[in-house]
Amino acid sequence: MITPPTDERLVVVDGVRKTYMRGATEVPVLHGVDTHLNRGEFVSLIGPSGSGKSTLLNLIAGLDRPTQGSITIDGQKISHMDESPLARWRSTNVGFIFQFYHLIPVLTAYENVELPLLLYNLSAKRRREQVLNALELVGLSHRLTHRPGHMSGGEQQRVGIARALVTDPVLIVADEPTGDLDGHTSEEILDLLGAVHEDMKKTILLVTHDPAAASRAGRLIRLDSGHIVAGAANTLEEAFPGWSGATYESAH
Ligand SMILES: Nc1ncnc2c1ncn2[C@@H]1O[C@H](COP(=O)(O)OP(=O)(O)OP(=O)(O)O)[C@@H](O)[C@H]1O
Repeated sequence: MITPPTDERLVVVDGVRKTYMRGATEVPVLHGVDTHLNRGEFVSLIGPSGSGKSTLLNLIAGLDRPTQGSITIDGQKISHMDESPLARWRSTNVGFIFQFYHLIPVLTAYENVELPLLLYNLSAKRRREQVLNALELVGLSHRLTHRPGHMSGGEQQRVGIARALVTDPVLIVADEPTGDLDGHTSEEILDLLGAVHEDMKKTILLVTHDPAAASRAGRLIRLDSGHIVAGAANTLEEAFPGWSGATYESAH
């Protein structure tokens, strides 16, 4: 596929194949994926269990490299970077939100959010401003000294979102961010992600099984057995038959 060099495209995935090795056995997972994310887009990556969603998310976030093909983010071909420049690139360009939060239990909310900034050469004052700002954005200014074990799941995920935002990354990736939360708390977290997209103009890639979460995105990318599902079948109604939630308007 020839990808037009348009600045509108923040993420370009071109002919990506991913094969894992299980012992001596090859496990092909992605079979030539071509896709993109526009700047400022909120995209949901959906598909059956085992279809390769987390694999693709991890490749786009620079946590792993494709077996074949290329991934370009904001003009940088990350698929061909060596491990240590890739780690540096990741820490400045991508904010991660995980299903089980991945907070450090012995650190306070403030310290968890501060962690990614310790890699930067910032003054203590500037660092403090950024941490307080991120925690305020997620509505947790009153929980600065709480440790994860003393916070609810929803509060912990808010800390996770503040940590993802604190470095002001170009791309936010979220892998099942509401998978461990009850319905009401999920809605609150999805509202917060929506605000991160609308108000902060962040580009978000959200992996989810949940149609209510997927419906918050402007566009769906649907995977099936390591292939992108094309065109008309790429809708909430097709992906989640019988789902009767909010009306989904495709932004293709
Ligand atoms: N590190 C690995 N080594 C070997 N196989 C792997 C590895 N990571 C993932 N796989 C396999 O790749 C396939 C796709 O996994 P992946 O986690 O990307 O799917 P998914 O669509 O995110 O699934 P789910 O919705 O269940 O999380 C699965 O068959 C999985 O077992």
